[in-house]
Amino acid sequence: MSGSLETVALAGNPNAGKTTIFNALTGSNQQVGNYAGVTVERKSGEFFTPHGKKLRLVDLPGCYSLDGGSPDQQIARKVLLGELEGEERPDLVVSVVDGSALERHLQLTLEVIETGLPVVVALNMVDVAESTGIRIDVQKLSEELGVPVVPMQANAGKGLLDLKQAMRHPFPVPAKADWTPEERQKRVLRICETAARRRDSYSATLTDRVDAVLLHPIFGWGFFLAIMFCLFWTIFAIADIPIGWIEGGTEVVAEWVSAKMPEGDLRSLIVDGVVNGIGGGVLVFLPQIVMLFFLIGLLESSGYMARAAYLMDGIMAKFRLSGRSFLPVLSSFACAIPGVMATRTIDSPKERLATIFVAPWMSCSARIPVYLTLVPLLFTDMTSVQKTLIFIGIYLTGLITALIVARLLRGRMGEDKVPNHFLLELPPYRAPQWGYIFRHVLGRAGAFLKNAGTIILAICIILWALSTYPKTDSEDPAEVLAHSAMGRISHVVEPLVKPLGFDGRTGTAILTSFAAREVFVTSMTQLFHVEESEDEDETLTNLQNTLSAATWPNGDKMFTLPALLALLVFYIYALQCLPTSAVVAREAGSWKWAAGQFLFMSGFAWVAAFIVFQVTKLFL
Ligand SMILES: Nc1nc2c(ncn2[C@@H]2O[C@H](COP(=O)(O)OP(=O)(O)OP(=O)(O)O)[C@@H](O)[C@H]2O)c(=O)[nH]1
Ligand SMILES: [Mg+2]
Repeated sequence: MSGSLETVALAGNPNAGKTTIFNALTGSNQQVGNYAGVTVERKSGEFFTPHGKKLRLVDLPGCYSLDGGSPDQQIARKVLLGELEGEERPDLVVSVVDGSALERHLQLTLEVIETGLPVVVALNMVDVAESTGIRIDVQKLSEELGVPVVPMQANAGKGLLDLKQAMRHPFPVPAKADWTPEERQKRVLRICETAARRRDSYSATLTDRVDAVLLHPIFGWGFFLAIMFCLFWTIFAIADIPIGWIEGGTEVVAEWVSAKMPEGDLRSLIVDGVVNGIGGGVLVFLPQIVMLFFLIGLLESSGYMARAAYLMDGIMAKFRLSGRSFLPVLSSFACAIPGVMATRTIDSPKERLATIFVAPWMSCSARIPVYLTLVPLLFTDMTSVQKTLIFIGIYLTGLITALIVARLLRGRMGEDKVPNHFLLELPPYRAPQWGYIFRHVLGRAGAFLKNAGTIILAICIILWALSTYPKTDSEDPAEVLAHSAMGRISHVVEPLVKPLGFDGRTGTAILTSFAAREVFVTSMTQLFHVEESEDEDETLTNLQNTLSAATWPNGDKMFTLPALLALLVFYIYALQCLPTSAVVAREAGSWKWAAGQFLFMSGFAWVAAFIVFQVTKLFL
């Protein structure tokens, strides 16, 4: 018991629907996804029984057996045996099983029953079982197992009330048993024979037929690449419309403030520092980020992500990683933090460390604003298709480097004692859980806005102050900036970034984005002193115009193709995210590891940008 509340734990194989039940009972919005290993931490919430009794519910990561190897799976065992610090042993366990895969799932149910805790079986996914021609005799199953069995379809909210009822009347606990895995297996087979029947005429399911194409060695890859292309293309093609609104809105607000306030520092702070910093530098990127999360949610929820991992398994193996590393790597494209957390599903500690080390090289959503600002400067008059291809190139650069470094790292780490058998289950295709996806995307957008309203706002104000003070009498914006603190910093930074093709101002913008990458655009806007235009040219295009017109003191063009490429490469490789380092330190269990990763990645970024600039300069 925790406090005075009785605790119920949800245990079961991965992808059985535990979190779906958890969300339905507690009204939470924990992550669900149609692949194994979504939940990697225990989460708790509260709910009421029909009689008004308050209970505490704990959602556990999925596991195949109570003596599983990877860190997320050990949590389940520890909680059920009462060995986890800070978590008392639950009073009741709900064993969640997938009714369409009883033979696999009941193994764990038997193990859970053997722990001697009262158990209720949630026989989930009865809809899937039905559609694949499996009939389950709930009464018989309950008799054989000696615990209550409740048929459910959690994603449709069916069976929740019955589950609550059953929790009130668990059967008396059977005598403690200790079976060998073989004995358990035999028993499961016998139970399935008596309690479950498959229609004789078993025909290939829709999932089987679709998989024949999507997992095909040639068509499968073709489809995968097509999906990736569509993903990025949509981000460019559709997001333009809402971006226009945000840019327009920012301008209206800026003009309104300018008209209402007398000229002076305060007006400059609000217009240049806050409105344009947040609106033009951060908010304009919201539509693209929302879109990306929505599309990824769709792929996860439908079951396609697990197929992508399956396809990638062979490639990952060449780099001494398994398909298990693919999902963490994939989540890192949204944000490295959940990606690093998701490595908990990897059994092998060495593979896990290698994956943690390279995960931040996936281009996360915080880099999108930087790319969106720089890519259009590369060539004039690009179509969305060309931009999409460049974007894919940027993402691939990060991914391929990560794989190579992981390979080298694994080579140095030596052999692993833990055999890492890749046990990726392919879930059936499912209709996306729209409600969940929308809530998830809203949550992401909310987090992004909160970030914009707090940390980034603070940085914008600091940046504004640094570029405004100390003041001079000069009217020339360039002189004002040179005299300001920012101008002086940029003077100091210049020698460090000159070999990469940047001047001190770009160097300072890079420096500020070590606080948060999104700040880059705002910093550049202030450092290159983009005038708020009178005509309808928006801030972003304006920044792009200014940058493409910027010159060195001797009149040479500043943002040449080599310099832009070097800048892009720097942002692909640099680890500019303190929260990621903190999570890495926690997950890898050492600050040294996190610090080493930071130094290595930033050093790598500098060297890579240096090489790109110096080499491309020779040819372009
Ligand atoms: N058809 C059907 N789908 C379901 C049912 N319950 C859950 N799902 C889907 O099954 C998938 C997995 O659900 P989750 O709740 O994330 O599973 P989990 O057991 O928490 O998985 P892990 O966290 O990986 O251990 C999701 O796509 C759900 O929408 C059900 O009764 N029927
Ligand atoms: Mg879960």
